[in-house]
This record gives sequence, C-alpha cells and structure tokens, in this order.
Amino acid sequence: MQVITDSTVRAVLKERPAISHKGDFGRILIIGGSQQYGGAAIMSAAAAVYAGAGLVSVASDLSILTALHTRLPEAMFIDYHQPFMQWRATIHSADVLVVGPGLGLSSFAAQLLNNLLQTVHPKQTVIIDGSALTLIGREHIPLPNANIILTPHQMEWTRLSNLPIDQQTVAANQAALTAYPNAILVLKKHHTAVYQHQQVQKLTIGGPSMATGGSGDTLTGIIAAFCGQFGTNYQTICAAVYTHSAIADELAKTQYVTLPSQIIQALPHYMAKIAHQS
Ligand SMILES: NC(=O)C1=CN([C@@H]2O[C@H](COP(=O)(O)OP(=O)(O)OC[C@H]3O[C@@H](n4cnc5c(N)ncnc54)[C@H](OP(=O)(O)O)[C@@H]3O)[C@@H](O)[C@H]2O)[C@@H](O)CC1
Ligand SMILES: Nc1ncnc2c1ncn2[C@@H]1O[C@H](COP(=O)(O)OP(=O)(O)O)[C@@H](O)[C@H]1O
Ligand SMILES: [Mg+2]
Repeated sequence: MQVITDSTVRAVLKERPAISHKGDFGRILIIGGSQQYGGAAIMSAAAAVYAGAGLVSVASDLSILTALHTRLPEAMFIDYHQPFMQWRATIHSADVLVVGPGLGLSSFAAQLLNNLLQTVHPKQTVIIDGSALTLIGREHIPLPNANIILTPHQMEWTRLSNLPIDQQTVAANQAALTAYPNAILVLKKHHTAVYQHQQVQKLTIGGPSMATGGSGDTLTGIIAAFCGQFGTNYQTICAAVYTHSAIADELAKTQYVTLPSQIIQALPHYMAKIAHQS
C-alpha cells in the first residue's frame, strides 16, 4: 500500500498569492457541539482557523458561545436551535461543512442532520464525523450528492460498514465503501488509511500520544481548512491527515501526550515551514 509522505503536503500546500482575501481561503461551517460535548466543536473550529481557513462559523448549542468566543474570537456563531429555515442560507453559502463532532445522538441531532443533508448542494464538501456517523449508521440516513468525506474511527466504521474491527481489511473496507460511492473514507486508527474507490494510502507516522479525546475533532478542522484553501480532492485530504500526525510526532519528541490544543497551536508554524521550503 502506498505511504503518505511529506511530499504530498509539499505538493498541496502553496504560498498564498499576494492578491487575495479571506473569501479565497474557504468558508467553513461546523455543525456540532452540544451541552455535553461543546469542546468538540470548539476544537474543530480552532483547527480550521489555525490551518488557514478564511472564514469559520460554528452552528451549535448556545451554551458553548462564551467558551467559543473566549477561545476563538475569529469564529462566528449560529444557534442551531433556531428554526432551520432561518439559517439555511448560511449552509448554502459554505464551501465546506463539518457535521458531527460533539453533536450527540438526540432526536434533535438526528433531525438536524437529516435537514442538513437534504440541503447541501453538489459543489459543497461535507465532512461527516463523530455523532453524525453513528446517526447515519443507526438511522440509515442516505448521503447526499456532494463531495463527502467520512472520518470514522474503527468503531464508527463498524456502525457504517457492519464490519467488526478485526475484519476491517483493505479489501473488505473497499467493498464496504461501494455503499458510499461518492465518499472518501479516512479510516482513523494507528496508521490511518485514506480510501477512494480502489485507491488507498496510509500513514506510517502518528502514534499513541494522539490517543486523547478531541484528536479526531481536531482533524476534521484541518481537513476542512485544507479543502477550503487547496480544493477538495484525495491528495488534499491525505495532506491534511499527514499534517495532523506530523505535528503530533514532533511534539511527542518531548511530550508523553500531545493535546489537540497544542497540535492546533502548532499548525501555522508547520504550514509555513512546508510552504517556504516548497
Ligand atoms: N471534548 C469533547 O467535547 C469531546 C467530544 N467527543 C465527541 O463525543 C462523541 C462520541 O464519540 P466517541 O468516539 O467518544 O464515542 P463512540 O462513538 O461511542 O466511540 C467510542 C467507542 O468505540 C470504541 N472504539 C473502538 N475502536 C476505536 C478507535 N480506534 N478509536 C476510538 N474508539 C474506538 C471504544 O472502545 P473502548 O474505548 O470502550 O475500548 C468505545 O466503545 C462524538 O460526537 C465526538 O465528536 C469526543 O471526541 C471526545 C472529546
Ligand atoms: N495509537 C495511535 N496511533 C496513531 N494515531 C492515533 C492513535 N490513537 C489515536 N490516534 C489518532 O487520533 C485521532 C482520534 O480520533 P477520534 O477517535 O475520532 O477522536 P475524538 O473523537 O476523541 O476526537 C485519529 O486521527 C487517530 O488516528
Ligand atoms: Mg471522533
């Protein structure tokens, strides 16, 4: 299986053109968080901002607003409990949507996910993670015609594919992915692999310092920002996945655990280093 290396990141990550503005670097909308899991939406949004997204909004429960703005004043906020029709236009204007981190499994969350997936249009990128994956598996919610990126950990992939973890071989995963033909699959684990049709590439970096709550939520924001800036395609997603683990490995030289917030903080420096060398 082909290995994802830093050459993928070098090929994707470009110096910013001088003549540019925030609208050129992606409008990201993160739909997630809840009273129980507010941090997930905040980490996703922070990762998107620090990975260079031009404009980042969070649609969430009002209870996270103060924490979000204290941690991340760059982000905008929408109360996702307001009638769906009132913020439908915001959904339409996003280039990249992230749905699921910390959303929870309530009937409200299921209805919101249904409404959202019925609203997205084919040019949009939709990153589906966390609770949204569990809801899709549980309620058999069909995926829309859009650029879909699924980011399950192994148990979330079981819920979508019905494959027990010990049967998640490359061939079995490829066969299961045919049920989601327009999706790119980022199957997260030690040595995460990225699947699209018959193509599969894997990481050989990253390690157990990343095994802490919020690591995957953070990855969704990095993927969103990369897609928003460099276009949604297989290489861009591999570059985002590599960047997440490369930063963690660098931090792990001196840290037993690499916190999502620290990975987020290091993103602009890592990206500058790669962009200046390319
Ligand atoms: N700070 C916050 O706001 C945070 C909010 N979060 C949000 O919480 C929501 C629920 O997400 P979740 O991943 O925590 O729970 P769930 O979907 O039940 O999966 C866990 C089950 O799967 C199993 N498992 C097997 N293999 C695995 C693997 N490779 N990687 C991981 N798990 C694996 C695992 O096995 P066990 O640990 O029991 O051995 C367990 O039985 C979601 O919306 C998420 O975004 C979190 O991000 C945390 C920080
Ligand atoms: N032992 C490990 N080796 C390499 N990467 C790991 C390891 N444990 C966790 N990770 C990475 O951390 C992230 C965990 O994602 P996820 O389980 O969705 O976390 P959360 O939902 O808590 O944010 C994934 O990117 C995964 O590849
Ligand atoms: Mg997760």
